[in-house]
Amino acid sequence: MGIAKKILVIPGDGIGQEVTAWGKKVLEVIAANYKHTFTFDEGIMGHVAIEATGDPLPAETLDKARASDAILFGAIGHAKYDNDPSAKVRPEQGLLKIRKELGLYANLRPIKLFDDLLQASSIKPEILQGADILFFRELTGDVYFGEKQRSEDRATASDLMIYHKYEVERIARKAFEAARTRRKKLCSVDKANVLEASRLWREVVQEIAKDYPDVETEHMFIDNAAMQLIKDPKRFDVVVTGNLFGDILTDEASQIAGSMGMLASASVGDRVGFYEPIHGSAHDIAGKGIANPLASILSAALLLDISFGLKEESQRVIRAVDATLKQGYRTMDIANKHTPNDFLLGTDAMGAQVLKNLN
Ligand SMILES: NC(=O)c1ccc[n+]([C@@H]2O[C@H](COP(=O)([O-])OP(=O)(O)OC[C@H]3O[C@@H](n4cnc5c(N)ncnc54)[C@H](O)[C@@H]3O)[C@@H](O)[C@H]2O)c1
Ligand SMILES: CC(C)[C@H](C(=O)O)[C@@H](O)C(=O)O
Ligand SMILES: [Mg+2]
Repeated sequence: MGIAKKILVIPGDGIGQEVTAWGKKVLEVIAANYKHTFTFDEGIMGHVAIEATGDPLPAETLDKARASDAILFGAIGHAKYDNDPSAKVRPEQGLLKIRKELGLYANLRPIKLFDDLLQASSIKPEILQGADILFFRELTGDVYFGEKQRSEDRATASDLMIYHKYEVERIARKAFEAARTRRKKLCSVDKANVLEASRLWREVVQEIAKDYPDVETEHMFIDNAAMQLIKDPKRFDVVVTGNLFGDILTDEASQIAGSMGMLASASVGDRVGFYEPIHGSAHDIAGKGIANPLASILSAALLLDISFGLKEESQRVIRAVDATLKQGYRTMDIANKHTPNDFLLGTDAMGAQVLKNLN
């Protein structure tokens, strides 16, 4: 018996529009093949929403999100705002608000290299082989949501880095639980040698660790973690960290998986799950039809697994991506000088190839 679910698709801006179409198509094919009924609705967010309504997260989109069983999101952002720090209304506010409103406090960012992409990374293959990391990035606290101030003369600005005990506790528990199902190692990353918010973070993680004696826990400063990640990625299993450090470390970690275009994520918390590539709207390649759709397709795989409990279907999607890479197909971000021209594909051809491998 198939299941019936409502999925909200929010393509957003730039390459978000281009790649999310393929995440959605994959969900449609899975529904057809496994006799599930997925009903899709669409919402606007980011620059496109500002243009249409003046609001980066219109109430209608938030209502639709609340009424759905899962959300597939693309990316937001526009060069216009990046180059205008004084803009009061910005696409990113939409994304931050939906994360907060939906209580999406845990952002899971799995870093796993597909075998055939060993040569795609700028890191040496022998360092990469076997790396498999699961990041838990706290998503609704930290300096992102602390009070922001700007002095009247505009010459001084501050963003408050703030964490409450309960916020650290709930993300830490999720990370420890995940570590139990993996290699039983957890690394908590902070800056407790300098920051009070990090000292609270470390205290709480130390406390929670007592409930997980079977998990080997270590604490690492963010600067060291940034270095160790590239020096020896295999030493990490589960990493738990705050919002800002997690944002930065996972972009860095995308190189372990070959490209930003390969990294999917799942944001979970109080209720509905939200699935998105970790990348942004990529102004430099938007509109050219060359963005890698695999991060969106792999986000769809996470959605099937985490929100719908459809493990076989999720694995089917991952196998189709693996098969596509094994056949030698590459988008430009994961290609190298040995990739024959016929195998260098744009977004749509790459997405279509994955669909073929799903059937
Ligand atoms: N979750 C999000 O929606 C999100 C995440 C990051 C950045 N942004 C926004 O996106 C805009 C651009 O930011 P940025 O350039 O710093 O980061 P970005 O992630 O958009 O791009 C960084 C680099 O990675 C490449 N890249 C990203 N995704 C790719 C893909 N699927 N295929 C191939 N190459 C890919 C880009 O071409 C670029 O060179 C900004 O406005 C930023 O605020 C949004
Ligand atoms: C666009 C921005 C608000 C966002 C973040 O910093 O969380 C992005 O970089 C991400 O990683 O999803
Ligand atoms: Mg980011």
